[in-house]
Amino acid sequence: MTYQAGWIHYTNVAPILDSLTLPAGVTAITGVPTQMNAALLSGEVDIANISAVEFIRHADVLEALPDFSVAVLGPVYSVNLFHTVPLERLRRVALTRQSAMSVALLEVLLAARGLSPALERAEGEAEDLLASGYDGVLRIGDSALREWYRVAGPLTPETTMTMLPHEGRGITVTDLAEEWFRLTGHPFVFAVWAYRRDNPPPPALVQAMREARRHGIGHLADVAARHARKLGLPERVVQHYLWNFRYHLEAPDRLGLHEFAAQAVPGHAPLRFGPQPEGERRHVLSASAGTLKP
Ligand SMILES: C=C(O[C@@H]1C=C(C(=O)O)C=C[C@H]1O)C(=O)O
Repeated sequence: MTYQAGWIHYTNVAPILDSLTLPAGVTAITGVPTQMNAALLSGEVDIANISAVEFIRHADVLEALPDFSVAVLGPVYSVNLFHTVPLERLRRVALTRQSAMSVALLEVLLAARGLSPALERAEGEAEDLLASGYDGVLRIGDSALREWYRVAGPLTPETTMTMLPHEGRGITVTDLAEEWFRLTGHPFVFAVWAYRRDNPPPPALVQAMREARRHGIGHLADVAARHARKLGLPERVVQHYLWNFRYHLEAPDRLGLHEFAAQAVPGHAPLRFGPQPEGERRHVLSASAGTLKP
């Protein structure tokens, strides 16, 4: 019997997945978040980096690796609401079919402001949808990062990513993770690596993932350069984008995850994590030292 992994392969997981060598007996497929969420719950795959909200909703059957996350403290750059009117005046928002997490987060953020625009599923480029009757468009992943840069860029030698504006081309970009940070002061966890509790991953797979992550974070400038070419974005943009992620589900990330769980899925079952590995944390903070280009 092979153990089947299902990877959401956006650029933000490249520091973990790009150099991952699957051990014998493990195979992997890839897909967008909503596909992988469903594949894990149906049993088509055995482990996946799923939307954290699906992990929370199905906490009665799922468990997550204790030290893997796709999280940020502050802006994420790739989970964006593009809008042409102030948030308070939003009437119709187009959601992406790819994402469960960003939709749940948007609902929490709108509720916190007492807002309730119509939310509809619609695919396409943000700018095209904004020109066709929507006043807000929610996008995630690589296309959202590219569309963000089209609105907020270009980056010049004098500016850094955090200095770029939140508007351009008549469009405002609200970064949902940044809004979450303003609201709670916590990191936001987008994804965790989850499996059904009665079917944990083979230790060799988890070990290989930890080694791949150590290698990826240790060679972040190379990972960024490769993906910058693929995305058609400047290297500095992709390097900052990747450097900004928190991949180790540390204590602050768990606080953020629990806060989000309480707000988005009241009454959820307790969240469960596998045992924390011995010795792993020593490598976390030093991993990217000296590897970034200024
Ligand atoms: C930050 C992101 O995280 C992803 C967003 C997800 C979602 O919206 O459901 C799921 C997995 C994450 O890796 C992104 O892709 O932009």
